[in-house]
Amino acid sequence: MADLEAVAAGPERFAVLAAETTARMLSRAVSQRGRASVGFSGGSTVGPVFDALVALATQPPTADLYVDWERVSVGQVDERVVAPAHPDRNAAVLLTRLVDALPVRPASVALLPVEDVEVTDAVGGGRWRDEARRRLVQLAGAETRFDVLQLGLGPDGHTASLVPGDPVLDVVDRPVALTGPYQGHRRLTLTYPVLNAARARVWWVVSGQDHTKARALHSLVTGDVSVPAGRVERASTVIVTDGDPPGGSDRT
Ligand SMILES: O=C(O)[C@H](O)[C@@H](O)[C@H](O)[C@H](O)COP(=O)(O)O
Repeated sequence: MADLEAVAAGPERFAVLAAETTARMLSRAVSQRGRASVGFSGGSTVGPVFDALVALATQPPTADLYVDWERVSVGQVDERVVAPAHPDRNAAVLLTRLVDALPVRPASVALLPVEDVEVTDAVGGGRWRDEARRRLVQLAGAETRFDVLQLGLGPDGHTASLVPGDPVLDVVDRPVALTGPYQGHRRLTLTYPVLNAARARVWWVVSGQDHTKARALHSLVTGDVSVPAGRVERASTVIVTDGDPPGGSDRT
């Protein structure tokens, strides 16, 4: 099994290391294909890394870290089914702390269409389903194959909104699925086929002083398929953490 790489930085350097790791992936994709597509997760970890990506873009670029953001398409890994102004909406942080601060073209941004979800919709979809596919194709082509997907990790081992026990874990015939309620909201999430088809994946994992994610991180690193994160493709995958290297190589 191709193994994933783990890099670790102390809490003070985590955001910069995560940003550099991601920028390197995007820079490589643009160099190779002339364009790049990236999907970002939500949660509390991403904001500081978005800030570090913006800071990186304002510094004199070293070749391997330079990202031509005008050639980058930006999408979401998952989104809560809430109103646009709701504080739990992932898109708000993505737009204000990354997209609006970089020369990303507006036509190159496609959010998950949570506004099209009806209360009665099932996992399989409603009118949001076709719109979600259309937006993914716009971002990542007919194969909905992203160049880079940024993933987070929950203490229960979830990633994206692929949460333990939810039927979305078994959806393999479409790129987006609708979860049941989780922490108060239903969510639209990319499914395993899209996560695993991406040309590269980068995990941003902050476990904090209390190591709340240590167990989930161990499951991820060891490929423990009993947790959702353990089922994600490991090749072309880098885990960036704020703590001790989770049983892997480390470079800080
Ligand atoms: O919408 C979401 O909730 C995220 O996509 C989710 O997968 C997140 O990345 C992890 O739960 C980590 O969240 P934190 O960064 O807040 O720890």
